[in-house]
Amino acid sequence: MAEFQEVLKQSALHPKPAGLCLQYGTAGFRTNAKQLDHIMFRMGMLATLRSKKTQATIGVMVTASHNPEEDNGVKLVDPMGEMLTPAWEDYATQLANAEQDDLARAVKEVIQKEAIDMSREANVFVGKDTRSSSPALSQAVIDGVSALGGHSKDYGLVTTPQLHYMVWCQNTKGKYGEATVEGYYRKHCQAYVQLTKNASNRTDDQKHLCVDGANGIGALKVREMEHHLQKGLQISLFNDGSKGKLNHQCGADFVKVQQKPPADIEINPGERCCSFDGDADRIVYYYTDSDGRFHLLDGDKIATLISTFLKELLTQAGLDLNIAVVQTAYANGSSTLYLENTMKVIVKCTKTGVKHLHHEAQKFDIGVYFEANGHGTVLFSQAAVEKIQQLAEDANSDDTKKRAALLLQSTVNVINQTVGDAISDMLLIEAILAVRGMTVQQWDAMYTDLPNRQLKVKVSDRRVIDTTDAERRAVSPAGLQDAIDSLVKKYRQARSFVRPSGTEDVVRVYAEAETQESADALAHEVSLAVYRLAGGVGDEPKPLQ
Ligand SMILES: CC(=O)N[C@H]1[C@@H](OP(=O)(O)O)O[C@H](CO)[C@@H](O)[C@@H]1O
Ligand SMILES: [Mg+2]
Repeated sequence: MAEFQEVLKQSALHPKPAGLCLQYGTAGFRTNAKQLDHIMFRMGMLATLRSKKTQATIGVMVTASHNPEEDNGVKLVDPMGEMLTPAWEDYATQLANAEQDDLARAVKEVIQKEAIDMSREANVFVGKDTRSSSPALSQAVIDGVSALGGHSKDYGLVTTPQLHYMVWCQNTKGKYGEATVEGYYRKHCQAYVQLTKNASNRTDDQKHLCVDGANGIGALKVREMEHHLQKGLQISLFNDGSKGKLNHQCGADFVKVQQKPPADIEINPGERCCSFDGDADRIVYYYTDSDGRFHLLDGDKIATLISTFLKELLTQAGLDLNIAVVQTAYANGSSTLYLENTMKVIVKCTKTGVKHLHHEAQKFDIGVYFEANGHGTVLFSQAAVEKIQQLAEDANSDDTKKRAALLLQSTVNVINQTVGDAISDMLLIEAILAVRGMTVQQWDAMYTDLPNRQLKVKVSDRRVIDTTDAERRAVSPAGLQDAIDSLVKKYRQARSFVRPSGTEDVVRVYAEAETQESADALAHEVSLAVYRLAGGVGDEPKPLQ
């Protein structure tokens, strides 16, 4: 076949280092940028195959999110703007690891297994983050697309959620918006202006928000978007990439894991701040109080704020729609209790990784999903959107119902439903605080987080750890779960679990307990158990200072 001549010719320009083996992880491939050229080329080919198979546009995003600047990675976006279906992750791994002379066979195998008609057209949207390695790597993706005769459209510098949005808009023929960056700003900002228009007595102070752009793409895009907000939000942008290094001592992951504000940012006590991660698909909020104490409002607090707001509007609108919050094992125990017992909201727990949360959230009329690290969004079913629209247009509904329906309608429009989106989440959160006349302190006071600690342990092969029950219990290696259980018993309100990371070569340890000292001690003791029972390498974990 002629196209395989082209594959062989082109792929020789993007050779795979012999013996290198990489896995499609929690969110695609991710490693040092120097090892990724062939992966990008091959993912360009895979996206082309996926496009031919689904007869829809597919997205390829070049980014390594919150990881260091030296790293890079690639995420594939499926037709409705969601993550690549897990069924194709295996093909991704197979293509990525095929040795150079076996590549044409590996491609043919996917074509045969999926019965792909190669005469079909293929369209691939490509985007990249601000890493210095991204231009060359995204060119490799584009080369991979053309090697199999596909068409690519290069969106250049965009956030990951913007690329997801473009794919969704394209495949739904503009029903939800225009597949352009300007269209994205217009839709989300108009919805924000709609939501906040009756909260117009807000002072400039109340409208003020400090944004840490992680020295990445999110900073550029906030700048680009700002004028669409019609002064409805006053943003002070920090870590805008003009001097600092991407994700270094800043960004959502740093703030969440270190439980402190980014370095080099001056925050006044009480001031509302948020941090994006390196590809702007995560957001966390925080402030410091007058005693200098740091308060983090993470994905769990965000999910609580949003679901409470939506529940209240549904009640006012008299709409009978079910609403659920989807979390992972990393959700703070206090948030789960508050949502279930006080808010009476359905709460579900899934494995780590947005694809799992997204899938679960789709089962409800309204599914609010957030990872504790701030990655999340809200999904509205088609039926929910229609009911909201009917009510908003119903001439006979009373003022309260109508107001609630209109607010719900704007909420649907402000949210990027394809995937977690720092920018659109920020607009929704800011709008909710404005509509409710709520301060960040009042939001924080909804419930008090249990002190917690996350640690990493290096082991020789993290696959020896196998988990069950949405990753909350370890089934192997033998004795590890028993060890964790007896350590947890020593502390009050304690919980701990371990799981192999899907993005880094480490085992993650999580612990929470009544006090920070207990959470720290428990996390350390569990780390030691992992080190001893799961083949730890290097020095034994040391107690936290
Ligand atoms: C504890 C934690 O934050 N884990 C993150 C991290 O996955 P790991 O499999 O834990 O490495 O990266 C994922 C992709 O960004 C994200 O979905 C997930 O929540
Ligand atoms: Mg990210």
